[in-house]
Amino acid sequence: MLSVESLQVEAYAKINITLDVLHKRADGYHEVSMIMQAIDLHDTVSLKKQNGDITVEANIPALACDDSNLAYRAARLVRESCHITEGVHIVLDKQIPLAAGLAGGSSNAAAVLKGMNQLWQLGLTQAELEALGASLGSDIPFCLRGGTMLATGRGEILTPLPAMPCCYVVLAKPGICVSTAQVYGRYRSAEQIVHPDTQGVIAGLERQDLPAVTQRLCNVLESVTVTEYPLIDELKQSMKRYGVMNSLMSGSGPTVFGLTPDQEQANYVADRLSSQFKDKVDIRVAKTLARVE
Ligand SMILES: C[C@@](CO)(OP(=O)(O)O)[C@H](O)COP(=O)(O)OP(=O)(O)OC[C@H]1O[C@@H](n2ccc(N)nc2=O)[C@H](O)[C@@H]1O
Ligand SMILES: Nc1ncnc2c1ncn2[C@@H]1O[C@H](COP(=O)(O)OP(=O)(O)O)[C@@H](O)[C@H]1O
Repeated sequence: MLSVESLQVEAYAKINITLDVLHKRADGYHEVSMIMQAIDLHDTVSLKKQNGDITVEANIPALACDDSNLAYRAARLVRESCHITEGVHIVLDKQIPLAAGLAGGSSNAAAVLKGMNQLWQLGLTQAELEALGASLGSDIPFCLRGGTMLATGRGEILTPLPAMPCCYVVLAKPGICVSTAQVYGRYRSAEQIVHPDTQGVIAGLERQDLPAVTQRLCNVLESVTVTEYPLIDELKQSMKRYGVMNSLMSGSGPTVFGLTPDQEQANYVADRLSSQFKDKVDIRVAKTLARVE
């Protein structure tokens, strides 16, 4: 059999339909309960076997390609745990905005784990890939699965949910940087914080009732970021005014997304946001993505 020397993997972004923080754990992480959804916005990760070491290059100069890059770290982990002696050259064609709450880095790591498993025919099972992924980052197991999932624990325990009814996702990423660790660190449970109705969303997914799902978009981490960056709330309100069903901040932010079943409406909202916020905000339109088996 001819051995394959290189391949490409698409690395999809995610949004959080709900995000609840239950409590802080002894290991420093927070116990969460969140509904995660893959979207078709993606980076392309190319892998090529090479003699020597692991090397990474990317189309964005701002992204470090050394051993802080999650793609590099995923390759090193597979190499060490599977005793691979060859190296790999990784090219990241980044389309997912950086540090956005869209799991861009995590999806790259997931793509490297999957890709190296295929390239070297390692025979790692889905559960083994997810365990390797979880050791690098809480969102990586989800990125290895995609579709619509309930994520619990620190985000790595996944329960498949009925697929989200297909809809368009308007994404607005303000030019501000937030650190996931800082956002979790600043989160304080308080009586006035509205928590997601996770079971209500799941019931809506079971009935394929998009309004029941969108009415219940809720992310407790907004209580941290909106206070510091009022632009996040301005984006949410503008999206609703221009006609999305509802809007929310994804993950630890700062990206805001709005959902609509209508592609023309999504493009209209994106155009209006671009005129209103100009270069202060990076605007995209994507689509929800069902799980690929
Ligand atoms: C908030 C979420 C929601 O999907 O996404 P992003 O905003 O990063 O996309 C995730 O929970 C982010 O997951 P991920 O980005 O993989 O985080 P990790 O690398 O595991 O952790 C980064 C840091 O965030 C904090 N952290 C993360 C997850 C968690 N359940 N509790 C935490 O307290 C910890 O301080 C940790 O050191
Ligand atoms: N391959 C990668 N792509 C994007 N970001 C990366 C990558 N590797 C490491 N990072 C770092 O991970 C951090 C989180 O980025 P990212 O995963 O895109 O966002 P988030 O965790 O908010 O969804 C950023 O500070 C970024 O520099």
